[in-house]
Amino acid sequence: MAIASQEMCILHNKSHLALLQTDGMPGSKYKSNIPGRPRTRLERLLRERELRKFSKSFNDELPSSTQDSLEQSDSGTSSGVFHGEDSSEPTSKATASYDGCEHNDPQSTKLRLLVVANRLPVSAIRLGEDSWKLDISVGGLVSALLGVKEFETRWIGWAGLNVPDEIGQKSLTQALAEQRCIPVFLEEETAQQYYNGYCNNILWPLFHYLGLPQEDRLATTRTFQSQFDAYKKANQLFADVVLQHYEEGDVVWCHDYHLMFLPKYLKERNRTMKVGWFLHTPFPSSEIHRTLPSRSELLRSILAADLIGFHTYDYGRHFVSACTRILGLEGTPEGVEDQGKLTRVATFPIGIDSDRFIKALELPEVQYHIKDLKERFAGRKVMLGVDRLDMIKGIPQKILAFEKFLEENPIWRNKVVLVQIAVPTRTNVPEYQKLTSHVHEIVGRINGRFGTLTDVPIHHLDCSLEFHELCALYAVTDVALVTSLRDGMNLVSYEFVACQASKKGVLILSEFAGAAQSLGAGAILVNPWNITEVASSISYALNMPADEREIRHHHNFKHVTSHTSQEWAATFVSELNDTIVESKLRTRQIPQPLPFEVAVERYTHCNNRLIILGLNATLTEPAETLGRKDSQIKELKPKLRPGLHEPLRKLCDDPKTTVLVLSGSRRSVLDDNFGDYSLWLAAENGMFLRSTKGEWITTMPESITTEWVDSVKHVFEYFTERTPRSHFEHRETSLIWNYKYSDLEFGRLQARDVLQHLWTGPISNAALDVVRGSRSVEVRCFGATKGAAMDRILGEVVLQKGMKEPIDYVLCIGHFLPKDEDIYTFFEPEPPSKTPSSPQVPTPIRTSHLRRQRSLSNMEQNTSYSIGEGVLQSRVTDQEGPYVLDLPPDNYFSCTVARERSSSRYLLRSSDEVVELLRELSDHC
Ligand SMILES: O=P(O)(O)OC[C@H]1O[C@H](O[C@H]2O[C@H](CO)[C@@H](O)[C@H](O)[C@H]2O)[C@H](O)[C@@H](O)[C@@H]1O
Ligand SMILES: O=c1ccn([C@@H]2O[C@H](COP(=O)(O)OP(=O)(O)O)[C@@H](O)[C@H]2O)c(=O)[nH]1
Repeated sequence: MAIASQEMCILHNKSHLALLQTDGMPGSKYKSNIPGRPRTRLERLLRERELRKFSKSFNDELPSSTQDSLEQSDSGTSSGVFHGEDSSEPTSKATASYDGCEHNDPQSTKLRLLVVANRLPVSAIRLGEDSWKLDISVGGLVSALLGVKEFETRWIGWAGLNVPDEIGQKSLTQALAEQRCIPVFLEEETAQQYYNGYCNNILWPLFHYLGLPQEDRLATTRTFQSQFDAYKKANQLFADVVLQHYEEGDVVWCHDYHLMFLPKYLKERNRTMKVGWFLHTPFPSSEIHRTLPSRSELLRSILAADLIGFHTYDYGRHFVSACTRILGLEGTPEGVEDQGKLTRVATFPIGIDSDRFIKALELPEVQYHIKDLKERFAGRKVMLGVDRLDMIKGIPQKILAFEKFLEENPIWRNKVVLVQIAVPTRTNVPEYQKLTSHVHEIVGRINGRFGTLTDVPIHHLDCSLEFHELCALYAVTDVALVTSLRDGMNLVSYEFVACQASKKGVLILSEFAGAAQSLGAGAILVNPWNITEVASSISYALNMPADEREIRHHHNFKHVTSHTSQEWAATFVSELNDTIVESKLRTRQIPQPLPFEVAVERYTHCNNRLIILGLNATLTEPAETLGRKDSQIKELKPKLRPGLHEPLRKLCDDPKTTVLVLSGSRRSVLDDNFGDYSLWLAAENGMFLRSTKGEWITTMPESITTEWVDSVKHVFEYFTERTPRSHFEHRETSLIWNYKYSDLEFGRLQARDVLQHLWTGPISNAALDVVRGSRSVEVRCFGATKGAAMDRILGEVVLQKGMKEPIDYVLCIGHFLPKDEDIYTFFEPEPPSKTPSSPQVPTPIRTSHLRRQRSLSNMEQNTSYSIGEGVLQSRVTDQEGPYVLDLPPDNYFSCTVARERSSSRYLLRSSDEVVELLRELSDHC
């Protein structure tokens, strides 16, 4: 039996309109087919990117006076280190107070962004009691964030030196305020143990797969514990400063491994603060993270953030798997879920301000340096390495590979030079001191071996370069060599590409740098540990024909110029805002008791009411299991409350009321219990639907498959055998392992292992949802939730009943799993959209492609899910049909049964109360 569905209009509270679509994925009801309005998050992000591009090209056409401001900050003459139109304003416009807090420019409409990072973008050097010199700090994080122009940005960070006296602190605060920076002051010993100790001697090597230092290699006063304590203390001090400067509505963006406790400390003191955290380094495999003594505390603290960002998908995946394996939390495609609270985890690959580099090449001082370098290296190919002198950068490996290349290619010996800029960094950490000597030793040896009276093959500099010099060096380079053993991203590779528009040199790039995932198409990827491979790549790069260089450069140039730091920051902040709006919708609160009189009174005044009822623990009695054998437990059948029969029948027989029982149970269970009533049954979380007067039909989306069932069954069988009194149930669209009658402690332990098997085993890539109940683990097809099924169910009910009027009252009651609580939010008004191009449109929204459902009997005969004749049809989208819902907010009553936290509006304490409520309603039928 194929049922023809008409396209319908859903009038929702006459304002924000939930769109009913039939593709069955969570969140699909937020999609809209209003022209110009983005339908998905991805669509919206893409559109916002377009808008940014548009406004960028618009800005590019601005008069040059406005443009000039962009260049000023390169020479440190603008009012702040942050670029952009507002940084060109004179300092006096934003009144700087000595506490570093600039008061809001009343005309500024930009979002205030508090960037919190260990390092300020400027490093302070004390010249006198109250006078300071500020230099731009070196490092990828600083470079990237300096390119961010869209926000009213303040940077909070450690000044990088000890300032014990009040005069010093005041004057430095004042000097930094002019750069829109706010200092955090750390005492010498705290800084030493926090920055040199816990950050750079423990977390940094661990996150870069270099392992933990031996405890006995730390001095007695500097144990893991003392460094960890200092780390927490420093994070508290950062939190204090953030809170002093925070204004309602600010976005707080915490950066990097230095500040992993910050999200927790901030949220503890202000729950509504918008907090994002971004990691600039790799996040290692959970097997590495497991070795860290404070592994769990750190993970939990980061999870307090609303949004967590990583450079690459792999780092994000490692983080989620650390949370599932170490904390036993649930990893979802969206992030990490802990008792209904979702922390979003996503990938935001950083970029550079490519325009800044491209434009710099035109400047006379850069041209001057280019000319000078060309003369200096005339007749030789230039190879370049630019790195902080850090063990993760693989500098010794790079130099050894270069040595091997010279060894094997004598003809190149006087024709190539390797310029290695090794910027000193973390010089108080012993490992870094050792590395410096080691590198010097190898460079000396090779220069001694291959050098001549006038030339050496390696020009090694232990210092940083000024921006213009660096641009010039990038521009004259033939081959850039990035051999990081691990690197979060590596912006040097991006900067090199940006400066190579005319030369089109070759990039040799470590496959262990995050950048390999974005510049891999144009670069020669190498394993830096394989010296032979790197040496032959050098040879390949130096001999590469011009056309190949051109093609490779083109790929990378396109990427670098279209994925900028501005876009990176804007996407992160926009995503953070979205995450917060969405989480408000999803947040489970302690619901208030249902006001019976109001629910009943509203009911009596409405003409087309819908009552949705769950089954288990909503309409049933608790099962009596004492003394039963395991096999009998499996056979237990749900037993309806005795008092339910009469009120339910009255409600079902009322022509103004539609009753729907919506359950995860099989069809047969619903048939057995409700076959005699005149109502609607939705089995398996809404995948099957039936009016008791008709046959079952399926509302299952076409995309749903069941190949995974066998693998999951094996896992469940294995655990059922090993967990006394547990059992598993095989439904048509899901499998559930239940341990509610087992020993609770043991059941939970086993459940954690079940989850590990499911998340990491053979089905880990299947489109499935692993749903964790309080005493069960369920596996179902991705997106098969009650809320997601609701639009299809409503479509069928309205159509089959031939409803002439929209539904004006909804009562939805259930003891639903958190995953299924999307049924409650389904009927809530949609929040206002913030996309500028999508104004609020207070008009009815129509379902775009409401499908004709295939009858179950049909489907079973054909067994194929393909789109056959009479099975799927969609109507022309702009054709209007009848309204389905016209639901004033006060006529909507969503009630959880006996759950402490829920996204429902109200609470019914037990199924007794459900019966009582139904009785009261039925008295008004
Ligand atoms: O502040 P320092 O201790 O001197 O270190 C400098 C920065 O090093 C790290 O940079 C990382 O961030 C880059 C941008 O995302 C990325 O490209 C690179 O791969 C990373 O190593 C560190 O994460 C920063 O916090 C430091 O400021
Ligand atoms: O003499 C120098 C050498 C490097 N850099 C900058 O330092 C950053 C290095 O970032 P990357 O992501 O490559 O590595 P990180 O040092 O952050 O680990 C790049 O933006 C370089 O332009 C600099 O300003 N001066």
